Amino acid sequence: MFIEVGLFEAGNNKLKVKICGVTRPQDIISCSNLGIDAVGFLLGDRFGRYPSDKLSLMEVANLINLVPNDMTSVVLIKSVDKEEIISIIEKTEPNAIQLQNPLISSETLKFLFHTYTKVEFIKTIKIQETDNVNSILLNALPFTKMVDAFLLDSARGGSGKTHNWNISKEVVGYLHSLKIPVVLAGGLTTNNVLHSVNLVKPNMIDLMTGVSLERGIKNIDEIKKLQNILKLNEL
Ligand SMILES: O=C(O)c1ccccc1NCC(=O)[C@H](O)[C@H](O)COP(=O)(O)O
Repeated sequence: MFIEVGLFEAGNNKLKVKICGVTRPQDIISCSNLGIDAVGFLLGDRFGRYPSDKLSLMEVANLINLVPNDMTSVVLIKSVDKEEIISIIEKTEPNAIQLQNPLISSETLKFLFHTYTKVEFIKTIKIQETDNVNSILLNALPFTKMVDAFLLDSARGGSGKTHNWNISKEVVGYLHSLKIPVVLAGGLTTNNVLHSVNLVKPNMIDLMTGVSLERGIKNIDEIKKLQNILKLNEL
């Protein structure tokens, strides 16, 4: 049974926070206690060289069962295969799917978006050194009618590296004019979160390295600090 949480419901303008690369039940509970809006799970071997934060389908399904109703479960996938993605959705029943592979076709995404209406689809766009606002928008525009949000990340996901936030700022401005929410990711920490959010004005922020003790182990003190900073600044 899918539970509707709705990260990107219209009219809710409060900044949301997603913590990514969660692997442990206790970190899900701590995130929930700290009012985190979403937790992300990395599904499968294609997520780079660290075995400690990559999860099997069964592990993801078991962790999703522990996510409280008021928090959104997000499964990050690299697959672009329609049947494989359907199987992932059916077996793990996430609130949201984050599509990490730029090669996903608009036909596949359109089908998924219109079939799984209770699942939110977030399409990641990675901002490379050579990108500019136009190249990012050219990437995004074919998908605008089949996603719930775009996520703007640095060139290498989960690397702790930031990117040119001036590009993100412009892209967010344009996507907001189309009423499409945007998530900002890439190297966010308690040190730079205020500056990045005030500049880029995303709907949600996504942090991994900056709130981890090591891959797959979350730094709960740092997540607490993050939430305090956002609260103190009325974000
Ligand atoms: O997207 C990837 O390729 C990836 C590879 C290995 C680990 C994680 C990956 N993506 C996860 C994310 O989307 C991160 O949450 C996002 O890049 C932010 O990460 P960080 O810069 O470490 O805060």
